[in-house]
Amino acid sequence: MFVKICGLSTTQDVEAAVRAGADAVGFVLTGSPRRVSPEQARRLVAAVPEGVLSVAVFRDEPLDQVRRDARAAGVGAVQLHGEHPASAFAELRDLGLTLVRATSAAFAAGASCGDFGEDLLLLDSPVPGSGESWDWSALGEAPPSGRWMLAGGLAPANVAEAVALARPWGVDVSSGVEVRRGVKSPELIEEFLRRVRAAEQG
Ligand SMILES: O=C(O)c1ccccc1N[C@@H]1O[C@H](COP(=O)(O)O)[C@@H](O)[C@H]1O
Repeated sequence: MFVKICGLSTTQDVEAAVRAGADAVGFVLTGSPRRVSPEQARRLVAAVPEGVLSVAVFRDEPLDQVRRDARAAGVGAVQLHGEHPASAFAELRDLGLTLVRATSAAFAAGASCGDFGEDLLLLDSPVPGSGESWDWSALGEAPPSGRWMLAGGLAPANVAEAVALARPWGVDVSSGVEVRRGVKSPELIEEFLRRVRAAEQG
């Protein structure tokens, strides 16, 4: 299972996520207590080893800003929250980055990765980064197809249940591995990865 740890703001956060075995790390470049500047993100990206995907998270920014900030940060992927039509993904394609479409699970019915030309689909709670969970079992009967990640209120204590109910390709967490908003815990990151890997076995 693909695991993304999001909202990292220090080199220690990045090292903890990588050490725990994360497949991707996320940097929030939009309004949030976890926000980092493109320059800060670039310094964090420098600590990300090859093979781990670095993701810049945006919400509703104009595409020219997304383009500029993603390039300045030097990330490998762009995650777009908000109301973006399929043309937005086509327009960003020449960046040569992995494109992640983040949408509220409320709009997930019948969704499929690639519908908007994205490389990865992310199903989140209505308020991204809030730590609020939603009814993952609603996806059980007809989960999206393809490479899709589950997010929204995941934490070490509930990720195994969420994976069993929704059967995602990957999971994404921010609030659930923090000691307080915006402050990551290396121990919780490690525990989250441990629970995911155990759920994969069982
Ligand atoms: O983390 C934020 O503050 C944020 C702000 C704006 C858009 C997305 C944001 N984070 C994304 O939210 C989910 C994780 O949420 P949770 O805290 O685990 O419930 C993840 O996709 C982040 O990239």
